[in-house]
Amino acid sequence: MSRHQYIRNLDYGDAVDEYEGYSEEENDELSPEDRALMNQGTADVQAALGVEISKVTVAQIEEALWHYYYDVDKSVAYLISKFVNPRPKATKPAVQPPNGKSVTCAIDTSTAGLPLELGIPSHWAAKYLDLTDTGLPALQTNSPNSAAWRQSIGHQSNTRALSISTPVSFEHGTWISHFFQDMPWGNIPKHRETTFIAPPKRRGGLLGGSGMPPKMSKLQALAAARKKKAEEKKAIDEKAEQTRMQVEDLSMEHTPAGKENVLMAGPSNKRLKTSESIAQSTMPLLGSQPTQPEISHQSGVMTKVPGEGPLLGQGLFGGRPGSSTPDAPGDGRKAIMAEPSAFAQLLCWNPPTSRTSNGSESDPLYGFGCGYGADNKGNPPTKPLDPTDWFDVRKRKRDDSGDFDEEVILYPNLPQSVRDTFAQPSPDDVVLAAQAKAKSMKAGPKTAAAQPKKKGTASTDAVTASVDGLRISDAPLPKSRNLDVLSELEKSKPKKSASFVVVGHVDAGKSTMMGRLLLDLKVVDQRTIDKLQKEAKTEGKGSFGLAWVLDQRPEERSRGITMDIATRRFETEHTAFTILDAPGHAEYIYNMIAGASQADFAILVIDASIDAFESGLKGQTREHSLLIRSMGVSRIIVAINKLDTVAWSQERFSEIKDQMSGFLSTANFQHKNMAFVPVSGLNGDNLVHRSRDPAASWYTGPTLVEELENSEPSARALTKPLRMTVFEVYRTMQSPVTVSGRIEAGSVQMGDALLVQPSGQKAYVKSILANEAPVDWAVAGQNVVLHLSHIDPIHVRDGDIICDPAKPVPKADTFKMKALAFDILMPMPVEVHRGRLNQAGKIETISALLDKASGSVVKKNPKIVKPAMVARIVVKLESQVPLEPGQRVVLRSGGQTVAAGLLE
Ligand SMILES: Nc1nc2c(ncn2[C@@H]2O[C@H](COP(=O)(O)OP(=O)(O)OP(=O)(O)O)[C@@H](O)[C@H]2O)c(=O)[nH]1
Repeated sequence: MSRHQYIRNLDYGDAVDEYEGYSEEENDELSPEDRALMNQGTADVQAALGVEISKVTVAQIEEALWHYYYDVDKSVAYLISKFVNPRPKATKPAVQPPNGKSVTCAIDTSTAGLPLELGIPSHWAAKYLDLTDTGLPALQTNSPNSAAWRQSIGHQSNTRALSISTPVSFEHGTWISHFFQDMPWGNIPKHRETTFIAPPKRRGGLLGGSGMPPKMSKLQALAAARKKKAEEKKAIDEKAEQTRMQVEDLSMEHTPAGKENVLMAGPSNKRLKTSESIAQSTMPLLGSQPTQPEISHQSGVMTKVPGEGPLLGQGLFGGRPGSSTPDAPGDGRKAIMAEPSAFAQLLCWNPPTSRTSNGSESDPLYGFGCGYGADNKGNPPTKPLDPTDWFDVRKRKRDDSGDFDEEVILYPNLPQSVRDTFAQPSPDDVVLAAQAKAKSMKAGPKTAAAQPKKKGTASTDAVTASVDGLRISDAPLPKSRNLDVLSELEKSKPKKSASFVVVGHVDAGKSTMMGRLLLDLKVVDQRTIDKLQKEAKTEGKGSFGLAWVLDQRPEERSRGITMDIATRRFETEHTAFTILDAPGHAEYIYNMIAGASQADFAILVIDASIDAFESGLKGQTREHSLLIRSMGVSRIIVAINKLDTVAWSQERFSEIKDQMSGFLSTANFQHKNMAFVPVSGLNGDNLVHRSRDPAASWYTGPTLVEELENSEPSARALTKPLRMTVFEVYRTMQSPVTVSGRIEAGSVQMGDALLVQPSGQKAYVKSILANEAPVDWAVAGQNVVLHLSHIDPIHVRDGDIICDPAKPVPKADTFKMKALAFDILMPMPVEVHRGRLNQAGKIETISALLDKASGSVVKKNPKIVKPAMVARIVVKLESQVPLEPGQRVVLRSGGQTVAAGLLE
């Protein structure tokens, strides 16, 4: 068996035994077993290479063997393609028949031999190459024999045409499909092959939520308004700066003497200095002066050309380019000008102190006078403006002491539409005023009165106060009843609650079984099932009607698979159960991990039909079992399903039971924590009611529900600080931030302050739902829905941890863990899964190999960790996440689970 196959087929128990006592060697990184395999492999490769051995060094052979886990054929194929007959880079393959066609290849057996030349393992060559008419001896299926075969035919130049009589894919001299045929995961039926689907939108949670995007909060609206304002201001500043540059280009300092270099600045015809306000210099750009002379720009000199049109003729602030006035100069040319926008008119307005046409100073209070003395039609004023040119807006404002002040703002006599626009308080003003009001109310009249009134800074202070008092919600904090939750729990003696995850290979019948269970327990009525079955039939998925009780998404229904965890509740006499139906498809394993992280125990569903159990054992039956165990689930009920398809064969049941109990005990499940129930999920046999099928009469043990009742939920960490992993965030009528999840430790009650990590934002518990009913408090082990207040939805995401603000879960981007390796581990990129949280990271260092039983260090700083070994590793994440010792994480790489374990 190759090292690769050996690792894949590794039995955990054996592996641990085998690797125990692994000694540390000073100068050789290989273990004695590896060294022996390496020496044997090197000799085999050298024999296989024959005369070509001179082209390859021992180091290269060893490297190839190490890389290919001592697979001699693969190593030889690699060495030939790399060093003996390196393929010219851009050459196209000589033969590229499509899959499924016979092909004839000319093979030169004089050098490397047939299987090597083809780059395929000899056992495949032996199986699929038709050598009958070639006169060549038959090929054997192992590598030494393939070398012997080459020797037996001699290294003569002997080019032959060979017929390959099996469907193959032949590309670049490498066989693709059959090369991987012994690997079950390569053997996915066409209709089950992975297709990309968009990341699923979260369902509305346990209570159902809306798929609509959440409404903007006040804070978001305020932030958006501010951002918009800042962008507008930036655009204006940029334009003003551009203009200033243009004006500076036209510097008068370089003006040759004798030329009249004038920039007309309003009716005063006063020469402007470039140092004067930008607004002044840009004034003509507003197109408000029909008689403005055009400036010609010659050799950096700006000159007035009498009788010409306005300077640029285009309003800086929204004037329409190219529009001309009817009263343009009568020289036959049209003055190009535009009407100023409302904003420009307002911006360039001089307050009363400078509203005469003689160009007096602007009022510093308002700060944006720009010499504008024109009327709103763009004509320059020729006389002092009339008081009717102005109107005032009076605003009542609270000052620092809480008294009302009246602020009078004068606006120029702009068109009514402009006046209307600016006469109303802006949305920002409304929000700021409300916040200021809330703050002053909270501070109380005494505090407000105690504040000294600072004249002249009132408006600034008001804004500062408003910003200081910025809150997500002006609503009062939820009231806490300050209950002693543990004694309340003691008093109430609630029904036992437990969650179980339903796992197993794809199509094992998990969802169907849970649909049937809910029907038989009367949680779902027959009419609903009939309706679902009818719908399923219409969509050509007739057998999935029961599964659709849990698989509710359109993609799940159209593909006939579960994609995300589906939760449903039911109660038996003693226990309130939460079902976590996990996807079986390898593509959605991260959702299965999230489900398993919430479970007290598991139902492992196995398809008993012919071949299905066997392929499941190589697939998700195996992976899910290992995962749930590493995630702390110790009780497992194995539902051997679809026994109706094997006529309720007791033999088949026993065969599967024996194999599974062996495997599960190597995966560290104790026999007392395993149960096996023969069922038919489709027909409901032995789920809630005992099977009535006479063929199933041999089984007299408990039904699935009875086994569930017999399962003790894991111990609850009631006295520890609150920890709840957010399973889903959604919006409800009660709160825009509603979270569902399982309380892992501690307790929570209405009115409690909480901390959300990693955002570090505080929130308050407005109300709680447990088992779909409103409650005042909840404790570890319960699946709950919390309606939060005083927090913005942007600060809460799936996978976050809600904790006690006094004892928060720390954040970190590096952690040390004790990992059980499922595959070879080395410093490499990994995905870290903790509950709903997925985070990219890498194994940074492997500090030590540990003894599986005692946890003591067996070897320091190993280069790799082999499957089934336990090691202490350091993982670095891309960003900080809430992490603390005792949490269980799963590491995945390249679509495979490579390790799982506990944070230290
Ligand atoms: N004959 C028979 N068919 C069953 C039984 N249970 C499930 N099936 C069929 O098996 C197919 C797959 O069932 P599902 O319930 O979707 O399987 P699943 O394990 O939930 O699938 P994933 O969640 O996608 O992994 C459906 O066609 C079911 O009708 C059973 O007890 N007997």
